[in-house]
Amino acid sequence: MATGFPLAHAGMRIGVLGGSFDPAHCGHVDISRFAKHRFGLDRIWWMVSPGNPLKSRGPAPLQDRIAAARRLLHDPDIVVTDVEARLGTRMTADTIAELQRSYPGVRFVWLMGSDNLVQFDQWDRWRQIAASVPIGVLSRPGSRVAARHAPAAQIMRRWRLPQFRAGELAMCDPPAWVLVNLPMSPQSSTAIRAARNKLNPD
Ligand SMILES: Nc1ncnc2c1ncn2[C@@H]1O[C@H](COP(=O)(O)OP(=O)(O)OP(=O)(O)O)[C@@H](O)[C@H]1O
Ligand SMILES: O=C(O)c1ccc[n+]([C@@H]2O[C@H](COP(=O)([O-])O)[C@@H](O)[C@H]2O)c1
Repeated sequence: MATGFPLAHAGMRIGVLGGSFDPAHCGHVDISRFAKHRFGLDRIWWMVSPGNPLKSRGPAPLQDRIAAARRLLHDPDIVVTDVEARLGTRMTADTIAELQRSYPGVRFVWLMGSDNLVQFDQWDRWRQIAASVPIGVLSRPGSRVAARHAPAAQIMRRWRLPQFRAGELAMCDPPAWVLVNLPMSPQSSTAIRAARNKLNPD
């Protein structure tokens, strides 16, 4: 594995939380810890994306977002990585395929907040993503109910695991997904950016 790629060996279960992390916040930490425990994962990778393909506004520079995320974290099981930029992929379907090719034998689980499940059917090749990796969805204020009724959730409903089987997710062959409830965190990067802009209008 080339320098700069996070280490992982065959058999490891790795939860990948892709995001803009603009900036990272305690909500990311909370859902990562919860996901690690609940889905029986060895590590969580915060995969800081060069940019969300569905968002028109570009985020802060990648290295600044990575540095801020590392400053926030004090947990050796959560790894901040720019692996998506290193792989040169932008769309999650390509990123997952490249990760699985680059790390044979590693069991990846895609993690996302319930807000992302609501619009998951708009992602590029979302059915391919669902067919290639188990998905753990973490409830988020304002989208938990909508997520349950989202188009992608409806289409994938027969592959949904009940919450009590969440611990099996990483070992399930995809498609497999679960929506788990957790003590919800209202934190969001949008709110943090808005507060900063108020303090520093220039
Ligand atoms: N408070 C939260 N509860 C549950 N999931 C969250 C929470 N904050 C972020 N996530 C999830 O973490 C992933 C990365 O989130 P992201 O970096 O976009 O932060 P964000 O707070 O959603 O940012 P923004 O407000 O700019 O959309 C996404 O899957 C998102 O749904
Ligand atoms: O591949 C897509 O079409 C796609 C569309 C929207 C979001 N994503 C990914 O979802 C993750 C969360 O995005 P964001 O902007 O909510 O932080 C991040 O890894 C994005 O690259 C991916």
